[in-house]
Amino acid sequence: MAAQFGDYQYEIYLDGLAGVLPDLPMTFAGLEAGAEAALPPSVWSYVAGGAGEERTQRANASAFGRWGLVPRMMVGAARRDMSVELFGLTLPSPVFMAPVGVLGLCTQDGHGDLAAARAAARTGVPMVASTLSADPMEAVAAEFGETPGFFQLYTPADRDLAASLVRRAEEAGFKGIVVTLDTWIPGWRPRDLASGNFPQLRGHCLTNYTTDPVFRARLKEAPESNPQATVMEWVSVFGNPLTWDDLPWLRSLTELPLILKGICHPEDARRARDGGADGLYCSTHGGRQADGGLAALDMLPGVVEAADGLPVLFDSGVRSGSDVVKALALGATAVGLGRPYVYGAALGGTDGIVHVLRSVLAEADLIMAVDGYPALADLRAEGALRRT
Ligand SMILES: Cc1cc2nc3c(=O)[nH]c(=O)nc-3n(C[C@H](O)[C@H](O)[C@H](O)COP(=O)(O)O)c2cc1C
Ligand SMILES: O=C(O)C(=O)c1ccccc1
Repeated sequence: MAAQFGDYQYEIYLDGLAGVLPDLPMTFAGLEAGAEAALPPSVWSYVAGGAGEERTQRANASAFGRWGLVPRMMVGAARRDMSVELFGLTLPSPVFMAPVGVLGLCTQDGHGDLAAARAAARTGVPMVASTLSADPMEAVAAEFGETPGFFQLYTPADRDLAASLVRRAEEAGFKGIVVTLDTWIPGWRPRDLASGNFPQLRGHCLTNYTTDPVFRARLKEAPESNPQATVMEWVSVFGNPLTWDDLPWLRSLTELPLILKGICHPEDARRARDGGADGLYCSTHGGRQADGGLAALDMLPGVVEAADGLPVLFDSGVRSGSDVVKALALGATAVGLGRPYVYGAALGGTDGIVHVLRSVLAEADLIMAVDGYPALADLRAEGALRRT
Protein backbone atom coordinates (compact mmCIF):
# COMPACT_ATOMS: atom_id res chain seq x y z
CA MET A 1 0.00 0.00 0.00
CA ALA A 2 2.72 2.44 1.02
CA ALA A 3 4.90 1.60 -1.95
CA GLN A 4 1.95 1.90 -4.32
CA PHE A 5 1.14 5.35 -3.00
CA GLY A 6 4.77 6.36 -3.23
CA ASP A 7 5.04 5.15 -6.81
CA TYR A 8 1.87 6.97 -7.78
CA GLN A 9 3.10 10.21 -6.31
CA TYR A 10 6.53 9.70 -7.80
CA GLU A 11 5.12 9.40 -11.30
CA ILE A 12 2.45 12.04 -11.16
CA TYR A 13 4.13 14.67 -9.07
CA LEU A 14 7.76 14.69 -8.03
CA ASP A 15 10.80 12.77 -6.93
CA GLY A 16 11.43 11.64 -3.43
CA LEU A 17 8.05 10.86 -1.98
CA ALA A 18 9.05 7.39 -0.88
CA GLY A 19 8.43 7.28 2.84
CA VAL A 20 5.04 8.97 2.94
CA LEU A 21 2.81 6.36 4.55
CA PRO A 22 -0.91 6.67 3.81
CA ASP A 23 -1.83 4.86 7.00
CA LEU A 24 -0.27 7.68 9.03
CA PRO A 25 -1.97 11.08 9.39
CA MET A 26 -1.46 13.60 6.59
CA THR A 27 -2.27 16.71 8.62
CA PHE A 28 -0.82 18.22 11.79
CA ALA A 29 -4.17 17.82 13.57
CA GLY A 30 -4.11 14.14 12.69
CA LEU A 31 -0.54 13.75 13.95
CA GLU A 32 -1.46 15.47 17.18
CA ALA A 33 -4.45 13.25 17.80
CA GLY A 34 -2.47 10.13 16.95
CA ALA A 35 0.45 11.08 19.20
CA GLU A 36 -1.85 11.86 22.11
CA ALA A 37 -3.29 8.37 21.83
CA ALA A 38 0.12 6.74 21.39
CA LEU A 39 2.16 8.45 24.13
CA PRO A 40 1.93 7.95 27.89
CA PRO A 41 -0.11 10.91 29.23
CA SER A 42 2.84 12.45 31.10
CA VAL A 43 5.05 12.44 27.98
CA TRP A 44 2.21 13.76 25.85
CA SER A 45 1.54 16.72 28.14
CA TYR A 46 5.26 17.52 28.38
CA VAL A 47 5.69 17.54 24.60
CA ALA A 48 2.42 19.20 23.63
CA GLY A 49 2.37 21.73 26.42
CA GLY A 50 3.87 25.19 26.65
CA ALA A 51 4.31 28.15 28.94
CA GLY A 52 1.46 29.85 30.78
CA GLU A 53 -1.84 29.96 28.92
CA GLU A 54 0.04 28.72 25.84
CA ARG A 55 -0.81 31.93 23.98
CA THR A 56 2.68 32.30 22.55
CA GLN A 57 2.54 28.69 21.44
CA ARG A 58 -0.75 29.29 19.59
CA ALA A 59 0.46 32.65 18.26
CA ASN A 60 3.53 30.96 16.74
CA ALA A 61 1.32 28.77 14.57
CA SER A 62 -1.47 31.23 13.83
CA ALA A 63 1.00 33.92 12.66
CA PHE A 64 1.45 31.92 9.47
CA GLY A 65 -2.22 32.55 8.65
CA ARG A 66 -1.55 36.26 8.28
CA TRP A 67 0.76 35.78 5.30
CA GLY A 68 0.04 34.46 1.83
CA LEU A 69 2.04 33.70 -1.29
CA VAL A 70 1.04 35.45 -4.50
CA PRO A 71 1.00 32.90 -7.35
CA ARG A 72 2.96 33.51 -10.53
CA MET A 73 2.00 31.83 -13.78
CA MET A 74 3.86 30.56 -16.83
CA VAL A 75 7.25 30.41 -15.20
CA GLY A 76 7.78 26.79 -16.22
CA ALA A 77 8.40 25.50 -12.71
CA ALA A 78 8.63 21.89 -13.86
CA ARG A 79 11.80 21.40 -11.83
CA ARG A 80 12.25 22.94 -8.42
CA ASP A 81 15.48 23.44 -6.55
CA MET A 82 15.14 23.37 -2.78
CA SER A 83 18.83 22.96 -2.07
CA VAL A 84 20.51 25.42 0.21
CA GLU A 85 24.07 26.31 1.22
CA LEU A 86 24.60 26.45 4.96
CA PHE A 87 27.99 26.82 6.67
CA GLY A 88 29.72 25.45 3.59
CA LEU A 89 27.42 22.44 3.40
CA THR A 90 24.98 21.83 0.58
CA LEU A 91 21.68 20.59 1.99
CA PRO A 92 19.05 19.03 -0.30
CA SER A 93 16.32 21.10 1.31
CA PRO A 94 16.05 24.05 3.70
CA VAL A 95 14.37 21.98 6.41
CA PHE A 96 15.89 20.55 9.60
CA MET A 97 14.80 18.82 12.78
CA ALA A 98 14.89 21.24 15.73
CA PRO A 99 16.52 20.00 18.94
CA VAL A 100 14.06 18.12 21.14
CA GLY A 101 15.14 16.94 24.53
CA VAL A 102 12.80 14.10 25.31
CA LEU A 103 12.81 12.35 21.98
CA GLY A 104 14.10 9.27 23.74
CA LEU A 105 10.78 8.93 25.53
CA CYS A 106 8.72 9.43 22.40
CA THR A 107 9.32 6.09 20.70
CA GLN A 108 8.28 2.74 22.11
CA ASP A 109 11.86 1.45 22.26
CA GLY A 110 13.09 4.46 24.27
CA HIS A 111 15.57 5.45 21.56
CA GLY A 112 13.81 8.30 19.81
CA ASP A 113 17.05 10.23 19.31
CA LEU A 114 18.44 7.35 17.27
CA ALA A 115 15.16 7.19 15.32
CA ALA A 116 15.52 10.86 14.38
CA ALA A 117 19.16 10.37 13.40
CA ARG A 118 18.14 7.46 11.17
CA ALA A 119 15.42 9.60 9.62
CA ALA A 120 18.10 12.22 8.92
CA ALA A 121 20.19 9.58 7.18
CA ARG A 122 17.23 8.50 5.05
CA THR A 123 16.00 11.94 4.06
CA GLY A 124 19.05 14.23 4.04
CA VAL A 125 17.18 16.43 6.53
CA PRO A 126 19.70 17.37 9.25
CA MET A 127 18.97 16.83 12.91
CA VAL A 128 20.00 19.23 15.64
CA ALA A 129 20.66 16.75 18.44
CA SER A 130 19.71 17.99 21.91
CA THR A 131 22.02 17.90 24.92
CA LEU A 132 19.09 16.19 26.67
CA SER A 133 19.06 12.87 24.83
CA ALA A 134 18.44 9.33 25.96
CA ASP A 135 21.42 8.06 23.98
CA PRO A 136 24.87 9.64 24.08
CA MET A 137 25.64 12.12 21.32
CA GLU A 138 28.29 9.77 19.89
CA ALA A 139 25.66 7.06 19.31
CA VAL A 140 23.27 9.59 17.76
CA ALA A 141 25.94 10.92 15.40
CA ALA A 142 26.84 7.39 14.35
CA GLU A 143 23.38 7.07 12.74
CA PHE A 144 23.58 10.19 10.54
CA GLY A 145 25.00 8.44 7.49
CA GLU A 146 25.91 11.06 4.89
CA THR A 147 23.62 13.71 6.37
CA PRO A 148 25.35 16.41 8.41
CA GLY A 149 24.21 16.86 12.00
CA PHE A 150 24.40 19.66 14.54
CA PHE A 151 24.76 19.54 18.32
CA GLN A 152 22.57 21.70 20.54
CA LEU A 153 24.31 22.83 23.71
CA TYR A 154 22.63 23.74 26.95
CA THR A 155 25.55 25.69 28.39
CA PRO A 156 26.16 24.37 31.90
CA ALA A 157 27.33 26.56 34.75
CA ASP A 158 30.56 24.52 34.83
CA ARG A 159 32.71 25.85 31.99
CA ASP A 160 34.84 22.72 31.90
CA LEU A 161 31.72 20.64 31.37
CA ALA A 162 30.64 22.95 28.54
CA ALA A 163 34.05 22.57 26.92
CA SER A 164 33.92 18.81 27.33
CA LEU A 165 30.49 18.52 25.70
CA VAL A 166 31.61 20.67 22.77
CA ARG A 167 34.83 18.69 22.36
CA ARG A 168 32.85 15.45 22.30
CA ALA A 169 30.53 16.91 19.66
CA GLU A 170 33.52 17.85 17.52
CA GLU A 171 35.02 14.39 17.87
CA ALA A 172 31.69 12.75 17.07
CA GLY A 173 31.60 14.61 13.75
CA PHE A 174 28.89 17.20 14.34
CA LYS A 175 29.08 20.08 11.86
CA GLY A 176 28.01 22.94 14.10
CA ILE A 177 27.12 23.91 17.66
CA VAL A 178 23.72 25.44 18.38
CA VAL A 179 23.74 27.20 21.75
CA THR A 180 20.28 27.59 23.22
CA LEU A 181 20.03 30.88 25.09
CA ASP A 182 16.38 30.95 26.12
CA THR A 183 16.30 27.94 28.46
CA TRP A 184 18.93 28.36 31.17
CA ILE A 185 15.90 28.07 33.48
CA PRO A 186 12.69 26.20 32.59
CA GLY A 187 9.67 28.42 32.00
CA TRP A 188 6.33 28.45 33.82
CA ARG A 189 4.65 25.34 32.44
CA PRO A 190 1.33 24.69 34.16
CA ARG A 191 0.83 21.23 32.67
CA ASP A 192 4.16 20.00 34.03
CA LEU A 193 3.88 21.86 37.31
CA ALA A 194 0.49 20.26 37.91
CA SER A 195 1.85 16.77 37.41
CA GLY A 196 5.35 17.35 38.86
CA ASN A 197 6.36 15.98 35.57
CA PHE A 198 9.65 17.27 34.16
CA PRO A 199 11.12 14.04 32.76
CA GLN A 200 14.67 15.19 33.42
CA LEU A 201 13.88 15.36 37.14
CA ARG A 202 13.10 11.65 37.00
CA GLY A 203 16.52 11.05 35.49
CA HIS A 204 15.46 10.78 31.85
CA CYS A 205 17.57 12.04 28.99
CA LEU A 206 20.61 12.98 31.07
CA THR A 207 22.87 10.52 29.23
CA ASN A 208 25.19 13.16 27.76
CA TYR A 209 25.93 14.23 31.33
CA THR A 210 26.26 10.77 32.86
CA THR A 211 28.66 9.73 30.09
CA ASP A 212 30.78 12.85 30.47
CA PRO A 213 34.04 12.58 32.42
CA VAL A 214 33.78 16.15 33.73
CA PHE A 215 30.23 15.62 34.99
CA ARG A 216 31.09 12.25 36.51
CA ALA A 217 34.03 13.79 38.35
CA ARG A 218 31.59 16.14 40.10
CA LEU A 219 29.65 13.20 41.60
CA LYS A 220 30.50 11.51 44.87
CA GLU A 221 28.92 8.26 43.67
CA ALA A 222 28.57 6.84 40.17
CA PRO A 223 25.27 7.81 38.47
CA GLU A 224 24.36 4.13 38.31
CA SER A 225 24.53 3.73 42.09
CA ASN A 226 22.87 7.02 43.09
CA PRO A 227 20.47 8.26 40.38
CA GLN A 228 18.79 10.79 42.69
CA ALA A 229 22.06 12.52 43.57
CA THR A 230 22.85 12.56 39.85
CA VAL A 231 19.62 14.40 39.11
CA MET A 232 20.35 16.92 41.88
CA GLU A 233 23.82 17.52 40.47
CA TRP A 234 22.33 18.00 37.01
CA VAL A 235 19.87 20.56 38.42
CA SER A 236 22.74 22.45 40.03
CA VAL A 237 24.85 22.53 36.88
CA PHE A 238 22.26 22.72 34.06
CA GLY A 239 21.60 26.43 33.74
CA ASN A 240 23.92 29.29 32.99
CA PRO A 241 22.40 32.75 32.63
CA LEU A 242 24.89 33.85 30.01
CA THR A 243 25.57 37.50 29.20
CA TRP A 244 27.07 39.04 26.07
CA ASP A 245 30.37 39.13 27.95
CA ASP A 246 30.39 35.33 27.73
CA LEU A 247 30.18 35.28 23.94
CA PRO A 248 33.97 35.45 23.38
CA TRP A 249 34.33 32.42 25.67
CA LEU A 250 31.57 30.53 23.83
CA ARG A 251 33.21 31.44 20.54
CA SER A 252 36.57 30.18 21.83
CA LEU A 253 35.12 26.73 22.55
CA THR A 254 35.06 25.64 18.94
CA GLU A 255 36.00 26.40 15.39
CA LEU A 256 32.81 24.72 14.22
CA PRO A 257 30.04 27.06 13.11
CA LEU A 258 28.46 28.62 16.20
CA ILE A 259 24.72 29.30 16.03
CA LEU A 260 22.83 31.18 18.74
CA LYS A 261 19.26 29.94 19.35
CA GLY A 262 16.56 32.20 20.69
CA ILE A 263 17.57 35.41 18.93
CA CYS A 264 14.44 37.47 18.27
CA HIS A 265 15.43 41.12 18.77
CA PRO A 266 17.35 42.90 15.97
CA GLU A 267 19.78 44.36 18.49
CA ASP A 268 20.60 40.85 19.79
CA ALA A 269 21.06 39.73 16.20
CA ARG A 270 23.63 42.49 15.68
CA ARG A 271 25.44 41.67 18.91
CA ALA A 272 25.59 37.99 18.00
CA ARG A 273 26.93 38.77 14.55
CA ASP A 274 29.48 41.27 15.87
CA GLY A 275 30.56 38.74 18.53
CA GLY A 276 31.50 36.18 15.92
CA ALA A 277 28.43 33.92 15.68
CA ASP A 278 28.21 32.12 12.34
CA GLY A 279 24.44 31.84 12.39
CA LEU A 280 21.39 33.12 14.21
CA TYR A 281 18.41 31.00 15.16
CA CYS A 282 15.15 32.88 15.58
CA SER A 283 12.80 30.89 17.83
CA THR A 284 10.47 31.22 20.79
CA HIS A 285 11.22 27.63 21.82
CA GLY A 286 7.80 26.63 20.55
CA GLY A 287 6.12 28.82 23.17
CA ARG A 288 7.41 26.55 25.93
CA GLN A 289 9.47 29.13 27.78
CA ALA A 290 7.67 32.45 28.11
CA ASP A 291 4.00 33.14 27.47
CA GLY A 292 2.84 36.55 26.33
CA GLY A 293 5.41 36.86 23.57
CA LEU A 294 5.11 37.74 19.93
CA ALA A 295 5.01 34.92 17.42
CA ALA A 296 8.50 33.96 16.27
CA LEU A 297 7.43 34.50 12.64
CA ASP A 298 6.60 38.14 13.37
CA MET A 299 10.12 38.72 14.67
CA LEU A 300 11.87 36.88 11.83
CA PRO A 301 12.09 39.78 9.32
CA GLY A 302 13.77 42.05 11.88
CA VAL A 303 16.33 39.36 12.69
CA VAL A 304 16.98 38.68 9.00
CA GLU A 305 17.59 42.35 8.33
CA ALA A 306 19.94 42.76 11.28
CA ALA A 307 21.74 39.51 10.41
CA ASP A 308 23.04 41.34 7.38
CA GLY A 309 23.71 38.21 5.34
CA LEU A 310 24.46 35.79 8.19
CA PRO A 311 22.31 32.65 7.91
CA VAL A 312 19.11 32.74 9.98
CA LEU A 313 17.60 29.48 11.13
CA PHE A 314 14.00 29.59 12.23
CA ASP A 315 11.47 27.50 14.15
CA SER A 316 8.30 27.77 16.25
CA GLY A 317 4.86 27.02 14.88
CA VAL A 318 5.87 25.39 11.59
CA ARG A 319 3.17 22.82 10.87
CA SER A 320 3.15 22.28 7.11
CA GLY A 321 4.92 22.75 3.80
CA SER A 322 3.15 26.06 3.29
CA ASP A 323 4.54 27.29 6.62
CA VAL A 324 8.04 26.33 5.46
CA VAL A 325 7.57 28.30 2.25
CA LYS A 326 6.37 31.38 4.14
CA ALA A 327 9.28 31.35 6.59
CA LEU A 328 11.68 31.07 3.66
CA ALA A 329 9.95 33.93 1.88
CA LEU A 330 10.41 36.02 5.03
CA GLY A 331 14.14 35.40 4.85
CA ALA A 332 14.88 32.24 6.84
CA THR A 333 17.83 30.30 5.47
CA ALA A 334 16.54 27.03 6.92
CA VAL A 335 13.36 26.11 8.74
CA GLY A 336 13.07 23.79 11.74
CA LEU A 337 10.30 21.38 12.58
CA GLY A 338 9.66 20.66 16.26
CA ARG A 339 6.51 18.96 17.48
CA PRO A 340 5.42 17.64 14.06
CA TYR A 341 8.33 15.23 13.77
CA VAL A 342 8.11 14.32 17.47
CA TYR A 343 4.53 13.21 16.82
CA GLY A 344 5.76 11.26 13.81
CA ALA A 345 8.25 9.51 16.12
CA ALA A 346 5.44 8.63 18.52
CA LEU A 347 3.37 7.17 15.72
CA GLY A 348 5.98 5.23 13.82
CA GLY A 349 9.57 5.68 15.04
CA THR A 350 11.99 6.33 12.19
CA ASP A 351 9.31 5.59 9.59
CA GLY A 352 6.94 8.02 11.27
CA ILE A 353 9.53 10.80 11.28
CA VAL A 354 10.41 10.15 7.64
CA HIS A 355 6.69 10.29 6.86
CA VAL A 356 6.37 13.74 8.44
CA LEU A 357 9.52 15.13 6.84
CA ARG A 358 8.64 13.85 3.38
CA SER A 359 5.06 15.10 3.65
CA VAL A 360 6.17 18.59 4.64
CA LEU A 361 8.83 18.68 1.91
CA ALA A 362 6.42 17.39 -0.73
CA GLU A 363 3.86 20.04 0.13
CA ALA A 364 6.49 22.78 0.05
CA ASP A 365 7.73 21.51 -3.29
CA LEU A 366 4.22 21.40 -4.78
CA ILE A 367 3.50 24.94 -3.58
CA MET A 368 6.68 26.13 -5.27
CA ALA A 369 5.52 24.33 -8.42
CA VAL A 370 1.90 25.47 -8.48
CA ASP A 371 2.66 29.03 -7.37
CA GLY A 372 5.56 29.41 -9.78
CA TYR A 373 8.54 29.89 -7.47
CA PRO A 374 10.99 27.22 -8.62
CA ALA A 375 13.94 28.26 -6.43
CA LEU A 376 14.31 29.59 -2.91
CA ALA A 377 15.65 32.89 -4.20
CA ASP A 378 12.39 33.37 -6.15
CA LEU A 379 10.42 33.14 -2.93
CA ARG A 380 12.32 36.12 -1.54
CA ALA A 381 11.52 38.32 -4.51
CA GLU A 382 9.59 41.55 -3.93
CA GLY A 383 5.85 40.87 -3.92
CA ALA A 384 6.05 37.08 -3.50
CA LEU A 385 4.52 37.18 -0.04
CA ARG A 386 1.84 39.55 1.22
CA ARG A 387 0.20 40.12 4.59
CA THR A 388 -3.47 39.25 4.50
C1 LIG B 1 9.33 18.25 23.77
C2 LIG B 1 10.26 19.35 23.36
C3 LIG B 1 11.55 19.37 23.84
C4 LIG B 1 12.43 20.38 23.45
N1 LIG B 1 13.72 20.33 23.86
C5 LIG B 1 14.60 21.25 23.40
C6 LIG B 1 15.97 21.14 23.69
O1 LIG B 1 16.41 20.19 24.32
N2 LIG B 1 16.79 22.11 23.25
C7 LIG B 1 16.34 23.19 22.50
O2 LIG B 1 17.11 24.05 22.12
N3 LIG B 1 15.04 23.29 22.16
C8 LIG B 1 14.17 22.33 22.60
N4 LIG B 1 12.87 22.42 22.21
C9 LIG B 1 12.42 23.52 21.35
C10 LIG B 1 12.57 23.16 19.86
O3 LIG B 1 13.91 23.13 19.47
C11 LIG B 1 11.85 24.18 18.98
O4 LIG B 1 12.31 25.46 19.27
C12 LIG B 1 10.33 24.14 19.12
O5 LIG B 1 9.88 22.81 19.27
C13 LIG B 1 9.67 24.76 17.90
O6 LIG B 1 8.30 24.90 18.09
P1 LIG B 1 7.20 23.87 17.55
O7 LIG B 1 7.40 22.58 18.27
O8 LIG B 1 5.91 24.50 17.95
O9 LIG B 1 7.36 23.75 16.08
C14 LIG B 1 11.98 21.40 22.59
C15 LIG B 1 10.67 21.37 22.09
C16 LIG B 1 9.81 20.35 22.45
C17 LIG B 1 8.42 20.32 21.87
O1 LIG C 1 11.33 21.08 27.41
C1 LIG C 1 12.05 21.90 26.84
O2 LIG C 1 11.63 22.58 25.91
C2 LIG C 1 13.43 22.07 27.27
O3 LIG C 1 14.21 22.37 26.42
C3 LIG C 1 13.88 21.95 28.70
C4 LIG C 1 15.22 21.85 29.00
C5 LIG C 1 15.64 21.74 30.31
C6 LIG C 1 14.75 21.76 31.35
C7 LIG C 1 13.41 21.87 31.07
C8 LIG C 1 12.98 21.98 29.74
